[in-house]
Amino acid sequence: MNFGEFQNGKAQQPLPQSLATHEAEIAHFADLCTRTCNRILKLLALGLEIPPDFFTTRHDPHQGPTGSILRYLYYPSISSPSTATYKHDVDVRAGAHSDYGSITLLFQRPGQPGLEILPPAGTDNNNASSSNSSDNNSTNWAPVPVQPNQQPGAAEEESKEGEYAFPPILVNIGDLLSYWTDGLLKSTVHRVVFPLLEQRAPSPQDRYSIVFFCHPRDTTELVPVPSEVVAAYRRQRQMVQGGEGDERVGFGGGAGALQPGKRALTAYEHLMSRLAATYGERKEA
Ligand SMILES: O=C(O)CCC(=O)C(=O)O
Ligand SMILES: [Fe+2]
Repeated sequence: MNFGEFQNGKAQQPLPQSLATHEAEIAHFADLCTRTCNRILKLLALGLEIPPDFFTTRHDPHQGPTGSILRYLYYPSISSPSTATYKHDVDVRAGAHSDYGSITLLFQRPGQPGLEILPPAGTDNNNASSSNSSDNNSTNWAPVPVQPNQQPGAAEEESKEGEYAFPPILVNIGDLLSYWTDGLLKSTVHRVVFPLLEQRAPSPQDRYSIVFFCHPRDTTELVPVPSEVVAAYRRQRQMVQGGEGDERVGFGGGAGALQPGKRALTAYEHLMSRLAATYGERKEA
């Protein structure tokens, strides 16, 4: 279930009855997500040595529509009738992809693992799973623990003092921020699997997750981020590649590869190009 922006605590779409009674709570949660994203975007701006509000002013939903989306997800376990045709080594819950926006917040529940990331090529991945995930190729997928600090085998309720009862929020960089920063910040390729150990346990778990995809305002022009850190990265990349731009960077070559005289892509256009690349003519997604 996807929720677009809430306005004055109201969804701008019809909600099913079961959710309509919680509309105000969900709107409040979406607002907290927006604020959390803003704090992270400020920290990223500090790291890039640009004015701290460079990103947040461009994401402010009070100044115009953004592409931000709140998503509630449910994945049945392998013991559900809806997964009766499940084939290990073939089926995944969500295929490999990177998210489209600037940053993504992912909320997971204790005891419901399944997220895997594809570490950058050349990364030594000691956690790589070929045995406990449904890896159907030789790629080096790395499982992401829901609670990274938990001792292996410890029951979820037995969290040690000082640990939080709920898992931390997982933050992913999205394609748009990767494009905006010329690939210095990298969007993470990830997928969701049926983790073998957990799904073979006596009571395989369904997975529920909540995702908040944070996007800038639609009209934001993706001009190069005015950051010397990004500029130095771009120069270094160009040296390595002999001056050639790399179209794969942020899907389109990166904001800094803009040809003279051409206008910058807007956030809306970047999103539409990613949707078109994924779904072809089916742009309704
Ligand atoms: O459910 C998850 O853990 C991840 C979902 C996801 O990657 C997405 O909806 O883009
Ligand atoms: Fe995702």
